[in-house]
Amino acid sequence: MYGSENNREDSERTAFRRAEKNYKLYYDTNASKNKKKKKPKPVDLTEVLDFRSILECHDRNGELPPFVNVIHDKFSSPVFSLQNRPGFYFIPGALSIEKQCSLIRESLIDFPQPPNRTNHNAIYGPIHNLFDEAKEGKVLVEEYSPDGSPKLGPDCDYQDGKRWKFVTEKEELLRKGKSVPASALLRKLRWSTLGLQFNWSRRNYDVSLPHNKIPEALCDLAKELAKPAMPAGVEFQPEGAIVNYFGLGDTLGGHLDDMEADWSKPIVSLSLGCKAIFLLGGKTREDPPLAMFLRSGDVVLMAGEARECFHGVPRIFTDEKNAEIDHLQAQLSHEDDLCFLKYIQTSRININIRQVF
Ligand SMILES: O=C(O)CCC(=O)C(=O)O
Ligand SMILES: [Fe+2]
Repeated sequence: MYGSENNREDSERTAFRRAEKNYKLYYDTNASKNKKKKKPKPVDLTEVLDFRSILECHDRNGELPPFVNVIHDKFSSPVFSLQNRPGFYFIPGALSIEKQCSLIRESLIDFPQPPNRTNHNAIYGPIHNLFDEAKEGKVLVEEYSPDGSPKLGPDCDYQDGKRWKFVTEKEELLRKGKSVPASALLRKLRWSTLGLQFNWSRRNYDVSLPHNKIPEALCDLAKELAKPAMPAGVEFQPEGAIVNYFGLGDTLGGHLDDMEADWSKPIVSLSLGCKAIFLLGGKTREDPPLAMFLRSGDVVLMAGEARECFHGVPRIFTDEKNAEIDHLQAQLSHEDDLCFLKYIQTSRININIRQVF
């Protein structure tokens, strides 16, 4: 989606592409012919930078790796930076467990609601209440407008005489035509956009699209978290955000986020759910990237020169040992939260917040 696969032959030769392939999920095809038992190929994680261990080391006054600096000013918890990547900041465990849970709930219930757009818009138009409809086992079906009229007015969602709507499984059995279970759509939810809406095909912000402001609590959180990367006295102005949803095997190819006007302003990036590997490269794909773990609650800031660095997510871990979401399991164990727990046990959510102008 970021054009990472555009020039396949070329990209296979770059250091960034090689690192992506190194960490990507592959299955051991030899191990078993039985698909249900397919096993992920083992991957060597010894080179992956672990800011949680660095934080623990810092807390006991240990010696940090020589290329890692810690900055304390302007912020309550330790903020780490990297010597050779000015403008990159890592704040391990910056989000409380309660905050992580409320952001997970919002990312599933509120953030994908129209007028916010999602990857499903292009095919199905705006979809309301996807998470609840999936919970209730509903099915999205295509229906034709009664009189075949192409569009019945601004409040009506018929397009070319058709629209999609949710029905129960029983109702679906009585119908002909295309249908898709809400649960399948939830699993295939890959992104939603908040605030100013990003147009993926034109790769710009389409200010003419209807949009709501970024929710106030998320705005305040981003302003606070952005402080280590902002000049004194200047406040970060969140105007747009992309929410990425990752399931097992999903990746985000190496890319630059270059559609915002002022690169001195940070992108504030929040990680929720299963642990991932993040690759931070250099200004070209030839520069070998640094791999690091991103856990639920970690926050990354990319400002200034770091905004010119290729980055991506080649891997998420959904197995119990590597996902590292025990704290979420405990916090989301109430009956009302089990649906969120079930989703996040095999998923990762990333919210990245931007000042556009
Ligand atoms: O998922 C992440 O941690 C990174 C997301 C990202 O780079 C983006 O959406 O531009
Ligand atoms: Fe990005």
